Amino acid sequence: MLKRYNIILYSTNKIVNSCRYVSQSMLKSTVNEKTGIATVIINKPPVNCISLELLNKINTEINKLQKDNIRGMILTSVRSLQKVFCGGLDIKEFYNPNPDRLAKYLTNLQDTWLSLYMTSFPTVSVINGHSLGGGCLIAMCCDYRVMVGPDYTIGLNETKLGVVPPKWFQDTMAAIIGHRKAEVSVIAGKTYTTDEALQIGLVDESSPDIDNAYKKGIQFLNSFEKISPWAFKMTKNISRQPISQWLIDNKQKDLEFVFNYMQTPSVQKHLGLYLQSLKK
Ligand SMILES: CCCCC/C=C\C/C=C\C/C=C/C(=O)SCCNC(=O)CCNC(=O)[C@H](O)C(C)(C)COP(=O)(O)OP(=O)(O)OC[C@H]1O[C@@H](n2cnc3c(N)ncnc32)[C@H](O)[C@@H]1OP(=O)(O)O
Repeated sequence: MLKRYNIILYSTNKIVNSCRYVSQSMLKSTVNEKTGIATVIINKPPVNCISLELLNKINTEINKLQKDNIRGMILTSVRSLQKVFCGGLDIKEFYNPNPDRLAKYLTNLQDTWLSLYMTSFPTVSVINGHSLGGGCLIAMCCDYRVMVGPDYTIGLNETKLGVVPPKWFQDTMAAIIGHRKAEVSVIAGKTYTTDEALQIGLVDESSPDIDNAYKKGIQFLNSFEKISPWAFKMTKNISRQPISQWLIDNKQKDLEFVFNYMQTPSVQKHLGLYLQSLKK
């Protein structure tokens, strides 16, 4: 029994052979050959908002890392942006959309969420700036969150734009902070400062600077050194499967709901006003 356990540990804990560096301009990914830890950096100025192209790159990279047998992943934003982790989904993808592109975008978002939420390796988001809407969602997909503070904000603010965060957005948050707090949060489109997010458990740790936040992220990943990757993967799968299975079973219905309401005149009007307010 013990021997079999060791074999599983060895075969799935194999460290990647070489340091891989992928720079796809919008997304930089490095794998440290000694530790087997990947650092994935979003790099899409000015605010790292998620376009269809960025979405594709994130999903492709997660799937590659999945095959690479890495030991863990840190997801963060390029430091030069200074105050933004991720400004959320690119609102321009929803405003006066091309229907074919909109359908592609929504489908890719579903797929990317499934990939990131269900990774078989541990993940940490080092939230080095504001993290709103879809930005909050990708941070919440990770197993652990360290947020730099005190001046940044995080939250699912979709209702403020006049749109509806799908069930799996809401479930992802409820799984972290509990149903009641998540409900109050999403219906009001609430955003939280770093301290508030720490207080309600939306993030696990805070840090006054990025280097320290990154160190905390690595410490979390190192805490799995003695955990069998197989046991990790199966346990996480059991924990997250009910939420992910809902989306797998309802992908088409979910897509049609958003695709249709997004193009209604009243939603388009709200989105236009919100975009305008950002430009001011
Ligand atoms: C079937 C599948 C269903 C999948 C679900 C799909 C749909 C469900 C419905 C909705 C989901 C929506 C999720 C979202 O993420 S919506 C977006 C939420 N994000 C925000 O509200 C953040 C908005 N941005 C800001 O608050 C600020 O920009 C900032 C991030 C705090 C940074 O502030 P800063 O002062 O540094 O920058 P600026 O405000 O000057 O912005 C610079 C520049 O960027 C433009 N911009 C900012 N955010 C976005 C964005 N999310 N999308 C597009 N463009 C954005 C801003 O307009 C400025 O543009 P300019 O042309 O003036 O330079």
